[in-house]
Amino acid sequence: MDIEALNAEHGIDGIDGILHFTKGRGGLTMIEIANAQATALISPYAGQVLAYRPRDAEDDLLFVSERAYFAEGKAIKGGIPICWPWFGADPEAKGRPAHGFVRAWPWTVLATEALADGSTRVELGIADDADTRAIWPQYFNLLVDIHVGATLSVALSTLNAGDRPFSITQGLHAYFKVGDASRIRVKGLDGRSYIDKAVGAGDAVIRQVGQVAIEREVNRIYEDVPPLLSIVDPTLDRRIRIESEHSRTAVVWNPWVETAKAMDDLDDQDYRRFVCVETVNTASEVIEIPPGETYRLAARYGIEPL
Ligand SMILES: O=P(O)(O)OC[C@H]1O[C@H](O)[C@H](O)[C@@H](O)[C@@H]1O
Repeated sequence: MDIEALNAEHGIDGIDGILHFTKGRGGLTMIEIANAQATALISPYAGQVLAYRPRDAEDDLLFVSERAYFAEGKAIKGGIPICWPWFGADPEAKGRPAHGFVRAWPWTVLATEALADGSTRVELGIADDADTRAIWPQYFNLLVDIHVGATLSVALSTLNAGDRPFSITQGLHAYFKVGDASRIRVKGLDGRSYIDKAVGAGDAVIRQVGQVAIEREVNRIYEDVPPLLSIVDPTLDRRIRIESEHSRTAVVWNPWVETAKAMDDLDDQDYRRFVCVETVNTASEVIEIPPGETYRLAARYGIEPL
């Protein structure tokens, strides 16, 4: 659908808020939202939230790399990419992309809505077809429900539309903007075990003591995590709250100097500008979905002053 048709069918222009489709970077279609509570930018290519800022916040919640690719077939580095139907490397080692394929895939706009409380909802989806089944041979209906209000919510629902069970791993790979990664702390993980995926760490299993600090490459899968994590950022003078549903694993990732340099879609200094705290189902948390059933992974993000 072209921009005009999308605006005619799904645009919102009312006292309760504005939602417009525009052509953004790389010619990709974008959804711009402005309501009384917040502004947001969403890419229906990738099903990805790229920006979110509550009206009373000075800075955006999310980081997007200045060097991110905005091109079909490429993942956009930043915002909240959706990793599905596998998180991390191809589980069958068939050379398929890391973190699945839907973060570089066109999603269909299914619905938009201005809600009575002044917030705005967008629903995007992908249903299996011959192209998806060539990559992953399952029948499914994948929906992402994005809610832009005083907080931002993202809920990813997977319906098994086939007649056999299938298994997935998945994640909401949020890149949070921070003032200086070396000064932040991630709270809520004290006492939890993590698998250390950093270069040279050999997947060692380690127990977290206290808050997580970023002083070198951090690439960890935490197990048995509680439903509330937070990022304390003394530079931007704020706390980011991450409330999750149906997720007991979380990834904390910061590439630090060398890994950032090796990534073409990151600036050398970007490791200071973000931290990923990802709401996931991975490692021990492989999700089996019986035929006809739906699994919902969700996160709610908020910003509070310190
Ligand atoms: O560069 P990407 O494919 O977007 O992945 C970025 C990063 O995501 C995750 O958090 C992984 O734990 C990292 O190992 C990976 O490098």
